[in-house]
Amino acid sequence: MTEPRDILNVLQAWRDAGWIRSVDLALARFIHGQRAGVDEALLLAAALASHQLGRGHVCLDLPAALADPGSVLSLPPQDRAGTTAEADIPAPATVLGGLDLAGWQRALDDPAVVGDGPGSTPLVRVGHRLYLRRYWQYEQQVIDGLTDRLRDPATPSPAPLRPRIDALFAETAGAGGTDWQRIACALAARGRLAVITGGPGTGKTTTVLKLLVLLQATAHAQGEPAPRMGLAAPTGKAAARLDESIRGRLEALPLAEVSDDPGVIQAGIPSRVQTLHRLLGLTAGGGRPRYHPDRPLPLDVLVVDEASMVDLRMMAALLAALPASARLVLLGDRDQLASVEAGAVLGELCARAEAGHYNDATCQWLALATGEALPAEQLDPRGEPLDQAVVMLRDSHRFAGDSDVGRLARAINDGRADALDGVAGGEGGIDTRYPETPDTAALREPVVAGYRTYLEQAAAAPPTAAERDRWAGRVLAEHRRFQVLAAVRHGPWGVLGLNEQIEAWLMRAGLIPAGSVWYPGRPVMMTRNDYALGLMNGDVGVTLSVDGRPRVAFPPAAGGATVRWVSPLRLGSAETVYAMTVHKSQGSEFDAVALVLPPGDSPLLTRELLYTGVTRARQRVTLVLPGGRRGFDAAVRRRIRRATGLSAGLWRE
Ligand SMILES: Nc1ncnc2c1ncn2[C@@H]1O[C@H](COP(=O)(O)OP(=O)(O)OP(=O)(O)O)[C@@H](O)[C@H]1O
Repeated sequence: MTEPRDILNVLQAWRDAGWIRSVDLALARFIHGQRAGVDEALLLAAALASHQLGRGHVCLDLPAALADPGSVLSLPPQDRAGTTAEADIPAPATVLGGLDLAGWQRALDDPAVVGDGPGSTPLVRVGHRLYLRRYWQYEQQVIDGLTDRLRDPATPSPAPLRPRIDALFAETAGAGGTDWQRIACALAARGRLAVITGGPGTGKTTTVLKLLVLLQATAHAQGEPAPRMGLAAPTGKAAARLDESIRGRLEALPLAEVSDDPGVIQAGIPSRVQTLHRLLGLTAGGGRPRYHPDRPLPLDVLVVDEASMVDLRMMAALLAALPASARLVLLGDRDQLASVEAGAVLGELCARAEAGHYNDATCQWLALATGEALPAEQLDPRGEPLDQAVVMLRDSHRFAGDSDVGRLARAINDGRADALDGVAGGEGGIDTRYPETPDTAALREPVVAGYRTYLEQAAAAPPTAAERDRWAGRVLAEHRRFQVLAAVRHGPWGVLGLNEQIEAWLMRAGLIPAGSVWYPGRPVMMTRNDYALGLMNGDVGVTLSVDGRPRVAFPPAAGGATVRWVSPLRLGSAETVYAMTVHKSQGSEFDAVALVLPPGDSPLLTRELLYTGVTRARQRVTLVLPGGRRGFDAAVRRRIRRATGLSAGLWRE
């Protein structure tokens, strides 16, 4: 590499091959245009740093790029790598092979382009990490916002909490073992930041409802104003699910035992869950949100569910909009796939959750507030401030201990290569199939059986218009019982190929008509936010025939009760969704799923992807592993590592 022009040609070739994006090349060109004589290793680093954002990383990790050059580009799947067209493109290993870490860092030593902190350079380097300035700023905002919340002078007295915690958790008292829900509830009442992680059905919603009651009741008893509370989730689907999950649950709590005025307590707890977009007033065009540091959210407590889907930029906007005095409670499953956009905030906050690391002060406070003694292995006199705010719920109340879905999810999480052994017999909740081609009975049978009932219901229109909403509600509920999930989008085993294949099977089975696009039963998913229609990317509806015309029925919005009917003519961006990617399925659950992997191994197959796919099912999983278990076994061992500096900013160690 000698001339900047050469590297621009290489980047152009990579762009043409789809290995980097146009925007990545444009950044390198922009810097080249602004700065005469700029080092070409800097241009390469700039394009790669930009490219990492599209792949979920917040920055470019320079040593990681040198150690595995192919890992920083979007190379095609291995089976396409050797084609003639691509043989002419300079290989990443060749281009980066001429660099060593010290030399690359020297090339980045250009103060007009690369800063090391606040300033106006397009890039920022912190140690081995190279950022686009905007993302360095988001990361700093998140680190500062969280650190500030952990610096908490006024730990509340545990005494007023204790009797209320006892009343709220009376049902589970003496159940044996540590009651982590009780501990989570108390710790979240202690500081301005709490992070509660747990797998499906471990009681995150239960715990947080009790927390909200505890906070309202304690404030009321002490003659303080009722705390203003908000509930939010990153997507419309996740918000609607939490909405549904909390409905009716508050009434079941012993409100009269925690307050002499249960009506006031109940009135103080929000009954609606909002999307984060709506809560913050984010605009489609990316302008300044409605709420920001100069106009903070009117809230004292904010609970964010499905926080694993919150990306770095959203978290920065959220922390900026939340008043410093407000309590933030993040709920989620740290083992799920991280956000599609850059960042893995929840995962990093929960990196040490398993081992607790609770210090003496926390232990003593918890003993007074809950009567619980923490297990010895969870104690650490050197525990850090963030550790004291994180709790992991460990017992699933959804899956019985011996449920196959629960066992398989745990085995995947533990990275056990033998995860499928002993659960894949088909007797319990897990059925494994190894088809050679997609068009086989092994795949067709469970899929047609899974979709049959809702399609039959969709085809049978109701006798009267008055019945229409209830009928649509039934079809939508039935439709949500089963879903085909795919690991990838392209190819015969990806979402696009499977959707075609499944439509053909359903036609042959007489469940859907041939020759019509908007036929009754066609399930569609929004592929973009449509603010005018109030439909968000990922929302799923089912086409039904209303007075002879197709209408798509979407489930009620969060907080709403009625089915939303939309004419297909108004749906600009929606696609058929017999098969859905695992990524898109986050925040949803089904009784049963068929999880389809592509044949062989692929870097896209990761532990997080398998765990997320399997845990979408409440009862049954059909694993479709074309050609055998190799890809599955390799995926169990492959973890997603996202380059970020959040941990470095949050943990001392
Ligand atoms: N300590 C407990 N003892 C018995 N049942 C419980 C307990 N905690 C929660 N449950 C029940 O387990 C189920 C799942 O609880 P909950 O919805 O609170 O979990 P979650 O972690 O929020 O689940 P999700 O994965 O849906 O987000 C609910 O039916 C709830 O009533």
